[in-house]
Amino acid sequence: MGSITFPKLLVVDFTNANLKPGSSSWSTICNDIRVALENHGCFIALYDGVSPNLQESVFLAADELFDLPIEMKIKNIVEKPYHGYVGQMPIVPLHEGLGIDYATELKGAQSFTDLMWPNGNQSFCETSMLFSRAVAKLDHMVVKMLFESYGLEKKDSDSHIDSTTYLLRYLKYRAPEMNETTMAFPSHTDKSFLTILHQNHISGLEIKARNEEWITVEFPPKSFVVMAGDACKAWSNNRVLSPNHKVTLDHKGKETRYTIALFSFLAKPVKVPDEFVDAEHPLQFKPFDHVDLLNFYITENGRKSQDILKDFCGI
Ligand SMILES: O=C(O)CCC(=O)C(=O)O
Ligand SMILES: [Fe+2]
Repeated sequence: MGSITFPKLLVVDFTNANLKPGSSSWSTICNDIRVALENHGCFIALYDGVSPNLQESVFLAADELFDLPIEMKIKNIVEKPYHGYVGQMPIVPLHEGLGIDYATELKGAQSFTDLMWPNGNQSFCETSMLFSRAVAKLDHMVVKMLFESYGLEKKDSDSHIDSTTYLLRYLKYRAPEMNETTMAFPSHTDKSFLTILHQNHISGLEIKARNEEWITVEFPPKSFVVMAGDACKAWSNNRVLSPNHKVTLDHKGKETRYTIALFSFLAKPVKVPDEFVDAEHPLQFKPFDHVDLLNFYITENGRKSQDILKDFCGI
């Protein structure tokens, strides 16, 4: 039927040429995606919108980027929290990351490239932008399906997509030494609306399901993990789960893990649609500006919070 349930996480096949709005496989997948996002907050997508060449290029681009001297990488300073350079942190010694804001737009990809390579690196700029655009198309499809599955109108998903901006993050995890922690990225929820992850051949992602069980995400080669962030949970009036997740590496592993992650953010207020509110489902969250959720997250109360949406915008 176009989608199969692997041991734990749903795998959705977006490569099916018959997957068109209105078809029976489309309606089945709309429903499957909603159930997966409500139960686990994520699913695995088989998607051929990123060509094998582009997949290869984006990991070569990652090599090139992380090989830059640290003095260059720390220039990736972005006003929005968690958008810029992260690394050299004693509590997460294996991890390093850089971010390109507005990555689907030429000016976003170009200004990041110019900052890292003052003498130019057109292939990096092009690869990052083309990869972001290709993955953003998958994001658009998931948004359309999720809205449709909840009975919302096409104009609502169109307006959501029109107001979405994308952050592309290149994430690196070096293999741990024998005496080092294997915790490569601590448990957290994403602050995005949706996150789409693409990894090289080294796994390590674990997701906490609603029943508190940690699920190791083994995704088929060349696939993508689609995950809901806190903004999606808020928008859905608490129907969708924004799962806790973390990255753990193996002492036996010797190779570097790369993840290329596309995070979506809303440029208009995040607001629960009226359709999600009734006597049985009272409104749980006030409307908010997406960037304010990020800004709250870096305050002392935000960091301490066990339930960030309740503390930030709960009713
Ligand atoms: O590397 C991964 O698989 C996950 C990265 C992640 O969770 C994040 O950057 O928010
Ligand atoms: Fe994350």
